[in-house]
Amino acid sequence: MTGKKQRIINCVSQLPYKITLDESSDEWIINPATGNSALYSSLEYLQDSSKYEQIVVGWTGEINKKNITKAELLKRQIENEKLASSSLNKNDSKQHNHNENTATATPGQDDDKLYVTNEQMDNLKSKINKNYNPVWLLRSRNQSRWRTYAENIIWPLFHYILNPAKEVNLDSDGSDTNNSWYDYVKFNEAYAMKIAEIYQPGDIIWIHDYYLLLLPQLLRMRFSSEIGNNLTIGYFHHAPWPSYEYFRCLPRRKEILDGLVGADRISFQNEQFSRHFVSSCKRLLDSTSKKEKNDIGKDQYNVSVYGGDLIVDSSPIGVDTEKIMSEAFTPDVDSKVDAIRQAYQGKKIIIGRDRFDPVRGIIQKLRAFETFLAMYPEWREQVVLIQVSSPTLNRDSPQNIRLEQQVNELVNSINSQYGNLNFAPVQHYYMRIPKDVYFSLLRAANLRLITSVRDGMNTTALEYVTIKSHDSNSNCYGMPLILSEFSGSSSVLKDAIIVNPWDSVAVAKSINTAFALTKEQRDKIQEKTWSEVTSIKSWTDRFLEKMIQIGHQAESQDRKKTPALNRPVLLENYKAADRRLFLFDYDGTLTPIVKDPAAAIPTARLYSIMEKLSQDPKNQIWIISGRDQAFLNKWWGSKNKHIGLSAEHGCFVKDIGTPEWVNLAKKFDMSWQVRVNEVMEELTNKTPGSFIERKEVALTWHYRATVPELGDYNAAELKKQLLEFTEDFDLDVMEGKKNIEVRPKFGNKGEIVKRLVWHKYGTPQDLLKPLDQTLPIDQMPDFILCLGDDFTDEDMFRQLNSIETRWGKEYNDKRNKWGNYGFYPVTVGSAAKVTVAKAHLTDPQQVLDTLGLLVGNVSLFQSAGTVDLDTRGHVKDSESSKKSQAASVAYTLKRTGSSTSINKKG
Ligand SMILES: O=P(O)(O)OC[C@H]1O[C@H](O[C@H]2O[C@H](CO)[C@@H](O)[C@H](O)[C@H]2O)[C@H](O)[C@@H](O)[C@@H]1O
Ligand SMILES: [Mg+2]
Repeated sequence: MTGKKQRIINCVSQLPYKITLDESSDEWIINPATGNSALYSSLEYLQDSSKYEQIVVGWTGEINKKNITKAELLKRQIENEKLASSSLNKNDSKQHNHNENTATATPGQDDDKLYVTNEQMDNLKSKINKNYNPVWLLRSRNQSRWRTYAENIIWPLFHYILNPAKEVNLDSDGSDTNNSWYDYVKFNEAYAMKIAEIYQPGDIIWIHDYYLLLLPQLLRMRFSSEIGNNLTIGYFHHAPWPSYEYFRCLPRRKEILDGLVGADRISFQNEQFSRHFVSSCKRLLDSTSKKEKNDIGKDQYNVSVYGGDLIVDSSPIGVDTEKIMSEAFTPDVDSKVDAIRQAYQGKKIIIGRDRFDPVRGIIQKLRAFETFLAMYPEWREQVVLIQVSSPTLNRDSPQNIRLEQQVNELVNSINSQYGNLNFAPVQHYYMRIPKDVYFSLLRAANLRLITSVRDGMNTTALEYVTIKSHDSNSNCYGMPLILSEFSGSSSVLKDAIIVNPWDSVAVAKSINTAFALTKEQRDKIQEKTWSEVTSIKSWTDRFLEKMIQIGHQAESQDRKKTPALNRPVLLENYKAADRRLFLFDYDGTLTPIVKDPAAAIPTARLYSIMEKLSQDPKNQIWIISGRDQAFLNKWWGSKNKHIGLSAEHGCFVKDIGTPEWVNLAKKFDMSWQVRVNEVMEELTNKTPGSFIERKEVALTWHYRATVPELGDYNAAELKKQLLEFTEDFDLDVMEGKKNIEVRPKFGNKGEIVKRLVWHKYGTPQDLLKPLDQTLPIDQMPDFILCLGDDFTDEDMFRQLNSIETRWGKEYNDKRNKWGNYGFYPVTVGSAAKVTVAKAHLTDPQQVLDTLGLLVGNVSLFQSAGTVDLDTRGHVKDSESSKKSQAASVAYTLKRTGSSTSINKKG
């Protein structure tokens, strides 16, 4: 490749470091993080790439502290306390946002609290790879809180565990879960902020794994619509994606899908996971999908989320085969292999190495081994199982403590039954081991046994096959692998010995079979499995090549994605405005689409929100619908006098505060109705389940309840027949949502909107009077939220866009602080819907959440939106942000003894 390198913004849940702050020297100690080796080697590979320029964004992880004496700590605390309290207005400290209540940054309150100055932040940045951008989340005493939702709610469920891995104490209102969800949203928002700082047009954003499920959509919200539309976002899911029956148990299932479908491509470890994901989208988001085979013969779905476009596929991750080979075959590892062989001379060695958690199937492995020794007495004292279990961060969770007890019991039982004073057939090591020891175990193994009951890939299987591909003086080549069918790697290593870990007899038999394989048989299997291992380089290249292709396709097709409505900005603008106009479509916007039009009635929640909105004297509310007067009167006119109504797509209007309807179609000849009715009746007779809705002016033929293919076919037929004569009557034949509607051309929803905007705000309407387009801008609305789902609502959006353009010329100096006039034309539906609206909300549920946000019924984080964070990870301008900044200043002063080094950042 010549010229400029393609920039990749690679987002990982944590930078590949373990970071410690040595408080006595103020120095950072940086060590490589453990785990995630495949992902981290992909980062390493990209770092040296000649084709790509990689920018990594990741959380610092929990920052450890080291080496400060108690006396020094106390001294610092006292001094810092004095400085911090003098830097703050004490009265402010009472105004705590409840979401920030754990975020106090006043030094001295807690030994565990971490203080990081701006200089230290800069210092860290200079010590790590220059392209690595830390996401700072310093606002908590408990740094692990950022993991809670991902690790205790999402992770277990994605591994088919319905009980949370860590028991949480729920208040009666579920506030613990709410708090951890809030943290999860904030975690994702912190990334969106950081990316917004570094993004350049043309960048590809690559997001990894379940900590960042909301990030794709948050990014589209964070950027202006022009940039937001053109972002190219890929997401790779490293964990399993469960079947819909499990996924649906997640309380925030819909928010999570909404977050994720902001990506252009979502990729999984295997086809099964991608199928599960597509099925969840179908059931929860009402998406449709088209399956095809991609260029490597794998299933690829073109998913239409509310009619949108998104690619869902699978691209199983690989391992850094070259690095593994170079690290596993060194003289040092050679001698370790010899030592292991020596220790178990004459015995077959089975190696197990897993994270110590319930899904890795350690219990199943021990049971199978026990069964093996019981079934095949000839192997007793001839085989050793060396099981290394690495502790997880959840080591002290009740589940893991229980697991530890069970494992210990099983190990003791096997060793007492089949061992003797000189030999224990199970050697269990509950510890982390260094890489060279791990490699020496893999090399020494006669068999590798992986019995996980659920995992995304299990790259250790790939590492084993890699190591066994090399012949060496330690007879390492081609020793077999027994692999659980529930491990993600079983869909890649199809030629390994695949077992059901729950069937201990079958696993026992497989162990026996594996030991009985001849060298020729083993070599053959090895040749095949080795050919199935992907290197991390080709995995990375393949993923990115496809993303580049997606980016180009988007450009060439001029495919625009409508960004999600930026609700925090909407809220701010709403609060700042004095003359607010709300223009709501009804069906599909305020209520979900249902089979029977008569059943689409307002919910109590909708009434209560509309009541609150309409009681605010700064608000004018209008429902502009295709429904007739009778329907709108029954459900709105008779319930809330403060709402203006427009029926039949602008044919009738009822002003706010009056029961009278004005008929704008009065002068129109209605003789066409007879003919249209005849044609519609004829098609109704041919289409069981269809019916005609007869309104005062318009006629609507509904076919939602018909056999879909017949309904679609006859709808096309009806349209064809109608178009043969409706032109003569100046009629529009419109395709709605499973309906065909005929109405006069003269008016539309856009005409009503025009009238409502060019009108002295808050005064009664005289609908028969011509428009006064000389009105000064400060007599017209300064905030307009217009929501609609249908094609007919595009007239409203178009009208608002054209008024905005006109005002841009005439009132350029009257823009608000966001540089516009407070117009929000918002379509209800997918991001990819063809629309002239500036933003989208996915469905009526989101509409209600958004309106709820304006009237204070829903808090921002429940609704999920972007908020601004400072560089330290606090909500910008919040109490905790100020405190943290003050604490940082205090700490800097204390350290330097001068005010000159205070960095103004943050
Ligand atoms: O402008 P709107 O307020 O969105 O009204 C448009 C049409 O909505 C109704 O039909 C649609 O919604 C029904 C209820 O969910 C559904 O059963 C039907 O299939 C949809 O087409 C209404 O019946 C029409 O009169 C409106 O013109
Ligand atoms: Mg509608």
